[in-house]
Amino acid sequence: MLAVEGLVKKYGKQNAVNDISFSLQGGEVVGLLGPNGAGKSTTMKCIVGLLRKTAGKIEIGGHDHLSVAAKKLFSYIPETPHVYDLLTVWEHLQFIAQAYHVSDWKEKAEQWIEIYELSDKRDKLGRDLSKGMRQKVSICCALLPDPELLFFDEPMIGLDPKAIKNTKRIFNELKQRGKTILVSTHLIDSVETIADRIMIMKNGNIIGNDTLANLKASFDQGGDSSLEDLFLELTKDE
Ligand SMILES: Nc1ncnc2c1ncn2[C@@H]1O[C@H](COP(=O)(O)OP(=O)(O)OP(=O)(O)O)[C@@H](O)[C@H]1O
Repeated sequence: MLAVEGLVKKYGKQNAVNDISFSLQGGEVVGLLGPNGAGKSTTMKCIVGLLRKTAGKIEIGGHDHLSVAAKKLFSYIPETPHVYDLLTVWEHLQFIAQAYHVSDWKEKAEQWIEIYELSDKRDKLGRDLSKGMRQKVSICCALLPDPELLFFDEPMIGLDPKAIKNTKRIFNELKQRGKTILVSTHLIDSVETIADRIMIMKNGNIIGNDTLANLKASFDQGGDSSLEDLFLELTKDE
């Protein structure tokens, strides 16, 4: 579903992403972890085409990632939600529904805004929404087209506890329905139970990429450490 080969991204002379390669099979849920500045957001932004990659090849569903065919397959929830100032919550959903030709969009949109407790905010303009509400609108817009592949960059940031719980439940449902998900997060427990694989980045490199069980087996000194312990061990400075 996703193939990244030799991805390099430089900001000026600084290498933010350092020749990384990885892939996601259809139906896989992969947690992308890493300390601040590791290159997680840059990697996602290059994949979805928001940043121009310096080098490398990226394919989504066998198509070049910048093609329309690829863009039909995925949704992206950025770490900072961007909403349109002059569109209402409902108009955001209408816009996405029309862009992605979503059938029966009104029922689906109603369902998502109800889950994210935005029903009474449907006529509020984007510019008047709180940060958390913007994040919820961003998630609803990403879920509405029911894409095969979802990129979530820090989806829980700014969400209230109920929305975090709902989002975890939705991850599970998406996984059950065979969707492919790459989720970057600092909330390690939010991916520990659902991720088929964990990818850990540091200084622009992938320093771990395996099932949780295998990562534990190769780095654990025999104890029954958590993913958080493993993460701290792998990313500690020498
Ligand atoms: N627009 C930019 N211009 C210059 N350098 C940047 C820019 N955006 C990110 N960087 C640098 O690239 C590196 C990777 O940043 P990135 O935002 O991808 O990390 P991250 O893993 O997503 O971090 P966080 O967990 O803090 O969100 C960092 O060293 C950062 O300072």
